[in-house]
Amino acid sequence: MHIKECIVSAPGKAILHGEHAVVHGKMALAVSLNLRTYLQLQATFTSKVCINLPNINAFLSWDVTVLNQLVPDSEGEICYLALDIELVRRLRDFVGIPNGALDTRSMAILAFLYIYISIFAGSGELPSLTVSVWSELPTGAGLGSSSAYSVCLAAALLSASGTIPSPLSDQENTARWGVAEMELINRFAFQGERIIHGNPSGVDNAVGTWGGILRYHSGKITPLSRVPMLRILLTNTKVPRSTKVLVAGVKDKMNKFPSIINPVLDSVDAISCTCEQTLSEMTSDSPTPEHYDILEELIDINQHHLNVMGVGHPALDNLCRVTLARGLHSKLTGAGGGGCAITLLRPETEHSVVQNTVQDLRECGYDCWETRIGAAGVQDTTVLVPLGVDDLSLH
Ligand SMILES: Nc1ncnc2c1ncn2[C@@H]1O[C@H](COP(=O)(O)OP(=O)(O)OP(=O)(O)O)[C@@H](O)[C@H]1O
Ligand SMILES: C[C@@](O)(CCO)CC(=O)[O-]
Ligand SMILES: [Mg+2]
Repeated sequence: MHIKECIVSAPGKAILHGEHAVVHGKMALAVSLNLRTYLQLQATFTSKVCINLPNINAFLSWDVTVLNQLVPDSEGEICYLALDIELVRRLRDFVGIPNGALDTRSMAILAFLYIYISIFAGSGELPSLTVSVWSELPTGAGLGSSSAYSVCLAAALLSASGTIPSPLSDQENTARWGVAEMELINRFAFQGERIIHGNPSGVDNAVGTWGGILRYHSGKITPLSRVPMLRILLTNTKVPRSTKVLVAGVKDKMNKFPSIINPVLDSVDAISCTCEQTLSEMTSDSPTPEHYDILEELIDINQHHLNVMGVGHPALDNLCRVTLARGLHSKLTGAGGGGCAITLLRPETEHSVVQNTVQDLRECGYDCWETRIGAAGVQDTTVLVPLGVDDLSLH
């Protein structure tokens, strides 16, 4: 079977407001980051499927003939609107992953095999290929590493199978797909997120696919076309955590104390709405110090709410204290429980204040850097060879 080789990339994300609440039907505001995951897909004649995941130190291969036995009997197309639980079970047995195992390698391998088999099941024959993934994103830190990974897998495998055509090139030698192809990529990526997360809202894979700044509400994606250029400091506390465990923890709290937790989620929804409204006012009028005062207060209130939901961490509390001592406001971003936080920088925030804050945070043992938001969504970067991808094909 002939397959098309490609190199694709997708961005990570930061959630401004609405993490966790968005899983329960509330609104979230999310932005793409200038940190990306890259995937190189090579056709081979070895009758093997190989996956190289250097970020998580996983290098595996399987015989295509063995994988063929896992393809569901119907041989029809697997529905990409819902997760095929029976296929997930079969893949778990095949790779030897016990039910409930949450380790990094198991989740990444399951997501790859699931998307690979579901995309090629209908073609009657699984192809032999090598997939190598390399990322600028920290893994499992709240910046959407799982969604960037799932979006890359979906885009590359759909493109290799010919299910989506080659995208059109722009002047920057990158290429983006049309709306119908992006929707398909997003749907398959969502299945990858379901395997890694358990019960994702879909906001992360939407940002990985579409890029930019998005409003996300119950599956409805609305790109915000006019937003002020926000300056954001990203800090990684380096405290490891699992999105799946944290999302399940919030659900447990909701079940235990619905009358206490539901109003908190409603309040987070109102914070996201107020933030959206403020951002829109900042673009129609000029941004004023009062607008930034509101954005800062929303950040503080939401951080308290996230602590109430049980997804805070002492390292995040410390980070908020350290930045506030310099007059800057922070909240966790993503699933919390450690991982990353965002700090809003005001236009008038002096360079020395930023430098000193970064220094303070680094002294706490955290990684800290200023980021650019609103990067492009999934792209075919076959014509550009990103740093590091050459090395991956050596494994
Ligand atoms: N570069 C990568 N290579 C292989 N697997 C990856 C890579 N990046 C992420 N993953 C998979 O995604 C998992 C991390 O997902 P998780 O959702 O817990 O964190 P995150 O996506 O970084 O944070 P958040 O969901 O809060 O934004 C890893 O355990 C691994 O299975
Ligand atoms: C915690 C969460 O809201 C955001 C993770 O980046 C989970 C999700 O929306 O799937
Ligand atoms: Mg994730």
